[in-house]
Amino acid sequence: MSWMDRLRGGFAKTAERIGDNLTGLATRQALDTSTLDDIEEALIASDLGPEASRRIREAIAARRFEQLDERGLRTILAEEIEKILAPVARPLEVTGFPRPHVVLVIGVNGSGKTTTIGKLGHWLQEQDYGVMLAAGDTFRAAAIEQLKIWGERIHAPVIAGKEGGDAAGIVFDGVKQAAATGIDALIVDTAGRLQNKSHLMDELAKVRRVLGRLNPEAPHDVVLVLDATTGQNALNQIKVFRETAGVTGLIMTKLDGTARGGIMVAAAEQFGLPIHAIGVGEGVDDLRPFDPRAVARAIAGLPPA
Ligand SMILES: Nc1nc2c(ncn2[C@@H]2O[C@H](COP(=O)(O)OP(=O)(O)OP(=O)(O)O)[C@@H](O)[C@H]2O)c(=O)[nH]1
Repeated sequence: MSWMDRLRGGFAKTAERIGDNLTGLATRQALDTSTLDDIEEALIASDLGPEASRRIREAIAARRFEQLDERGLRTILAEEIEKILAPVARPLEVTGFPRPHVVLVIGVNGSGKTTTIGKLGHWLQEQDYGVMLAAGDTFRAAAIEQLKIWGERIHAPVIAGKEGGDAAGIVFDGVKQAAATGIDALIVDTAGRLQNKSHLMDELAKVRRVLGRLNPEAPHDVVLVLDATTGQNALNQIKVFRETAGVTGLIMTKLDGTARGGIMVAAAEQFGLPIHAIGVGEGVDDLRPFDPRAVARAIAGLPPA
C-alpha cells in the first residue's frame, strides 16, 4: 500500500464520522442559518473544535451557493482545514550544533511514545542522519526493554541504565557518546506521568539542567506524543505539558482506525504548536511528515489532489 493509501485508510473513520454528521445537510435546498448551525454543530461533534468549526461555517456561508452539494461541502471543508493545518506543519529538523541534536520525547504512558521514537529514528536515518536512542524513562523496566527492541529493529545504538536509575545520568552519557561517535540526533525517551506532575517536572528540569550544561541550546526539541484516539483529552494534555515541560512540537499517533482525527484541527487551531509528524500504524514506516493538504483532504473524505 502506498503511503497515501495508508493515510487515507487511516483517516477513513474520521471522514466517515464527519460524513455521517453532515449527511442530509448538504442536500438541503436553502443554505439558511439553521442549516449553517447544523453544519457547525456537526463539525464540533467531529472533534474539530468550536473555533475551527465556526471558521468553516463562515467560509461556507461566504460562498453564496446556488445549491450546496456534498462534494462542494467537502471541498470547502478540505480547503479550510488545510488553511488551519498548513501554518503548523513543520518536519523535525536536525539543526543542533555541535552534534548531537537532542530531541526529548514526552507523553503519557501508552500514547505511543516508544513506538514513535523508533519510527522517528528510522525516518531520520532515511535522511542519512546517525541516530542514537536514550532510555530516559527509568521508571519501568518494560519501557527500557521496549526501547532496546526498537534500537535493534532500526540498528541504532541505545543508551540505557537500570530500572530506577537516574534519567539525567543516562541523558548525559547519551550526549557524550553521541558526540564522541559522530551521531547527529539523540532521541530521548522520558517518563510521562500526568497524574504526578511535580515529579515529572523535577525530573525533566534535571534532565534539562544537565543537557544545558553540555550545550546551552539543548534540548533542541521537546516533542509531545499524543494518542489521537483520546480525542478531547489530547487537548488537555497539550495544555498541561506545554505549561510543565515546554513542549515545542507535537506528533499525533494512532490516527489509523480512529474516528477522532478531527482533533488535529482543534489542536492546531487552539495551540498553534508545530505538528512534526503523524503515526498511522505500528510499523517502522508508519510515521510520516505532516502533509497538511493530504491530511485535510483525507479528513474531508476527498481523493488526493
Ligand atoms: N494503531 C497504531 N498503534 C500504535 C501507533 N503508535 C503506537 N501504537 C501502539 O500503541 C501501543 C502503545 O505504544 P507505546 O509506544 O508502547 O507507548 P508508550 O507511550 O511508550 O507507552 P509505555 O511504553 O506504556 O509508556 C503499542 O501497542 C503500539 O504498538 C500508531 O500510530 N497506530
